[in-house]
Amino acid sequence: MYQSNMNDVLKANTLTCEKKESIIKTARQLFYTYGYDEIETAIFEPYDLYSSVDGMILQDDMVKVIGPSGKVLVLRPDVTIPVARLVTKHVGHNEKIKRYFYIMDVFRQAANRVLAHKQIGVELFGDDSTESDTEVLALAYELLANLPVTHFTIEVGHAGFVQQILEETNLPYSERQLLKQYIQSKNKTDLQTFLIEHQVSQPLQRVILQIVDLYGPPGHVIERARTLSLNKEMNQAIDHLERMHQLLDLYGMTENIVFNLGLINHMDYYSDVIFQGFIARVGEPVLMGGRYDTLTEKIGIMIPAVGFGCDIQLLIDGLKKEQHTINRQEDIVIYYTPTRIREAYQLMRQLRHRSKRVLINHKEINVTHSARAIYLQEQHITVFNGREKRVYPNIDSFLTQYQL
Ligand SMILES: N[C@@H](Cc1c[nH]c[nH+]1)C(=O)O
Repeated sequence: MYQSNMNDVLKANTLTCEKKESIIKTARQLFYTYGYDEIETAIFEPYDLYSSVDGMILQDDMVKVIGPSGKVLVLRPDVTIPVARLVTKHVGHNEKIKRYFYIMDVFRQAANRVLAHKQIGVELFGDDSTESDTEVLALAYELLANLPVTHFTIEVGHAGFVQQILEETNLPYSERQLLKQYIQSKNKTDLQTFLIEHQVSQPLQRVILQIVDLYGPPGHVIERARTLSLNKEMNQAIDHLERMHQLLDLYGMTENIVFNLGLINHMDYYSDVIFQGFIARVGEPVLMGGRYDTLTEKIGIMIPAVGFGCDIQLLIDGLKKEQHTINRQEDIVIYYTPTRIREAYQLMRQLRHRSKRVLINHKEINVTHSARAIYLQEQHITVFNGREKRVYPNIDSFLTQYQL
């Protein structure tokens, strides 16, 4: 019993690794076709990078360590910030667009546990156009579409739209953060109590309560949002989203898109469009992203930037059950009588060079244990494939005649 449980644990572990690899392979291939290059940053980073800028990552969430010179370091708590820092340090204002992707671990701590999440993501620097926003959103869309998940949705919102409303309330920063949480959770009762308690004006209360319902098919949401818009900036945000939707149509990617103007990302650095990706069977966003033009200014020089990050473990959790058998080859097991040991090793090397999974069995000759086996006997070789059995005079004839 214990033995079989152990086996299940080991099998599940291997399977997770295979799924991770397969997701990474899909992502790499996709990012390549969009013209993105891979980038990597250090695991240990100066604590100051994160503590010096307001509203980035909560100090308590970061995993801190003391470096050799006594300096406080953190384990990379986010990827966007260090990638943006690297890029802003090495490019000028007027350089051409830079496109990067990454596969990196992110470390956070919560409830006295250190959590490491592998993230795949992209960042596009040096272009503030709607076309760039749409390119990154399309990439996120195609990534989810290329994975074996039953269903996915991408919710698109606008940080600037929500920000404008928050500013209209004139509440202090900490209260605005709270208000954001209420909008995000879409709990109208709590939201209303909060607005009344904080003496937000009646007309503004009405707008905020309706924002929560600005969710659904893009055309419909845009139409309703226009009736709620309070100023020029909010109108521009709506125009921007409308144009993105038109461009997404050119990509052929509108089907799984939902607009959600009450959408709020957990990172505070977004300035314009934001989005979150959801897949069936996973109760939280697997992907988050958006435009963060003001962040680059805080940590280097002002370069417009947009990107997204995707949590690989969450993706794995949502992969279809039938995906459990990832295209894995059956092992080929080579058996040999002692006099043919040299040829057995030679054959093993030849097959591995042809990318076959090959094991060599030195212990016992029991071909019935393997679905695919090659037995090097004194006078000939016998090849077993399931129920099929064929005999060849030598290795060369086998290699030329047999379709492996
Ligand atoms: N770094 C963000 C995702 C992101 C990448 N680029 C822009 N946003 C996160 O962890 O949620």
